[in-house]
Amino acid sequence: MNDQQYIMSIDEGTTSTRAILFNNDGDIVGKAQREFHQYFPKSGWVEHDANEIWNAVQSVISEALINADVQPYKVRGIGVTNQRETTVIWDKNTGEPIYHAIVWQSKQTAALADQLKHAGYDEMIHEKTGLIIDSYFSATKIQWILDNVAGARQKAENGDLLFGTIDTWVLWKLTGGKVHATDYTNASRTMLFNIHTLTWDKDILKLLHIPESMLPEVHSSSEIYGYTAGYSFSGVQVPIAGIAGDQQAALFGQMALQRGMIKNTYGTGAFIVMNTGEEPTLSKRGLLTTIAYGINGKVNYALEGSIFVAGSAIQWLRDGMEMVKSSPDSEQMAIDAKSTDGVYVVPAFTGLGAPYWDQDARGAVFGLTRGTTKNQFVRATLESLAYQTRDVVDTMAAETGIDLKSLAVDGGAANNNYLMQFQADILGTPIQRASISETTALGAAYLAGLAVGFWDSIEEIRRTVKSRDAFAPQMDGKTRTKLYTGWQKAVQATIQYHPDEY
Ligand SMILES: Nc1ncnc2c1ncn2[C@@H]1O[C@H](COP(=O)(O)OP(=O)(O)O)[C@@H](O)[C@H]1O
Ligand SMILES: O=P(O)(O)OC[C@H](O)CO
Repeated sequence: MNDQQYIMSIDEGTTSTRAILFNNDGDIVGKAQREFHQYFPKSGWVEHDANEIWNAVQSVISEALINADVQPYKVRGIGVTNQRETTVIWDKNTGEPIYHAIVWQSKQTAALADQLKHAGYDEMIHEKTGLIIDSYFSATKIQWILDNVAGARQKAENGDLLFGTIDTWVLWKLTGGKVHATDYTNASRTMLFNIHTLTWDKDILKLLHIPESMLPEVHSSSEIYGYTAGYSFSGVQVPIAGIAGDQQAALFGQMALQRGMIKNTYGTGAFIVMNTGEEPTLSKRGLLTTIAYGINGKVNYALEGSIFVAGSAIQWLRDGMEMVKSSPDSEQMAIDAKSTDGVYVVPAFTGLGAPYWDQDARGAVFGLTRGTTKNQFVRATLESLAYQTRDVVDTMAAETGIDLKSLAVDGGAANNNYLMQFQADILGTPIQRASISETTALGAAYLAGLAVGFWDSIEEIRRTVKSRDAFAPQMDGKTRTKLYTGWQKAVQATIQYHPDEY
C-alpha cells in the first residue's frame, strides 16, 4: 500500500487561485489553478468578489486532488498563502461580505491616505507599523468600507462585522466559520499592527475609528489554526497549519532564513524582501519594515521594496496593447528587438511604490522615434521590471550596508530568460532562479509541514532543496551605467508629471 502523505498549499494570488500538492521531497505532485474576475468599477479602483475567490479555492482543492489521484485523507496539513493587504469585511452572522474585496492595488482610498499624511501621522505610523502611509495597506480600505456601505459603521460597533485579509477569509470559510485568525506577516501589512509589541495598535485603531472586535486573532506563521469543516475538504478534517503573506512565504520557500538574504518574486507586482533578523530595522529611504515570519516563538523581520506593476505590465502588453499573444512570447520579441534604442517604459499605472511612494504618478513612455518597433516596446516594458528592481536593491544596500552577493528569484515572470539575464546585467550581480517558480506555495507548505511534523526541522527541508539556474552578469560597466542613468531620468520625468493636475 502507498502510504505517501502530502501537504497542500492554497496560494490565493491577485489574478488566480492555485492549490498545489507537495510530497516529502518538496516536489509538486498535483496542481490546479483558476483565474477570477478583476473588477475595475472606476479609474484606479480594483476589486474582487470574495465569494468567487472562495468558490475558486474549493474547486482548485478538488481538482488538485483529482489531478494527482490523491485521497483527501492523505493530506497531512494545509498551508495558506495570499495576496496581502486586500481587504474583506463580512457579516459574522450571515457570512456574507458587505462589499467587494478592495485589492491592494486599488486607489479609492488615496484621499484618505493623503489626509493622514497631511495631518502629520507619518512618523507615528512608521514607527509603530514599519509602513509608509499609503492606500496600498488595509487600514484605509477598512475605513472606506465602514464609511461607504450603508449601516456598516453601526454594525461594526455592535460587533457584527469581521475584517480579514484573504488568508483570514479563506481560513474562516475552510473552518466553517469557526476560526477568525491571521498570522504576523499578514497582520503586519494592515497598517494597524504594532510590529514591536505584536498586538493591534490601540492608538491607530482609535485614530481611524476601527473597532478592535472586527480584527482577527494574530498567531505565528506555523501552527494549527483549526481544521477543515463540513465539505470544505471533501468532508475530511485536515489541519490548517501554516499561513503567510505570499511575499513572506516566498522568502521562506527560498530558505532565505539568515540576515542579509534577499529574494525577488516577479508576479503581478514584484516584491524584494531582505531578511533582517530578529530586530526590526526602520528605513529612512522608503523601504517597508515588515514581519518575515513568526515560528517557534520567535519573529524575524524584513525590509521590503514593493513594486506595484511587474508581470501585470506584460499582461497589459497582451490584453491592453495587444502587442504579445501570451506573456512568454515577450521573451523572443525582446531578443529579436536587439536593443530598445533608447526607449523606456515606466509602468506607473497605479502610482509608484518603493522607493518613490508617489500615489499620483501614472505610466509614461520615453524616447519614441518614427523607427520604434513593437519588439522594442515589448523589450523596454520587460526591462522596466529589472530597472525597478535595481532601484530597490540599491536602496536596500544603502540602508543596510549589506552588499548584494546574489539575488534569489521566483514567480511567473522569472521564467523569462531574457529578463533574468538583463536583471543580472543591470544589477551587476548573479541571479539564482529557484528550481520551481511556485516558491510562494512551497514556503506555505514548509510552514504547515513543520507545524504537523511532516518535516521535522529546517535542516531536513534544506536537504530537499534542488539546484538552481544561474545567470551571471555579462554587460560591461559603461553600458550598465548609461542604460540605468536613462531609466533614472525617465522616472524623474514621470514623477514631475501628474496627469490629474492638468
Ligand atoms: N515568460 C514570462 N515572461 C514575462 N512575464 C510572464 C511570463 N510568464 C508569466 N508572466 C507574468 O507573470 C505574472 C504571473 O505570475 P504569478 O507568479 O502567477 O503571479 P500572481 O501570483 O501575482 O498571480 C503575470 O502577470 C504574467 O504576465
Ligand atoms: O499576487 P502577487 O503575487 O503579485 O502578490 C501581491 C502582494 O502580496 C501584494 O502586496
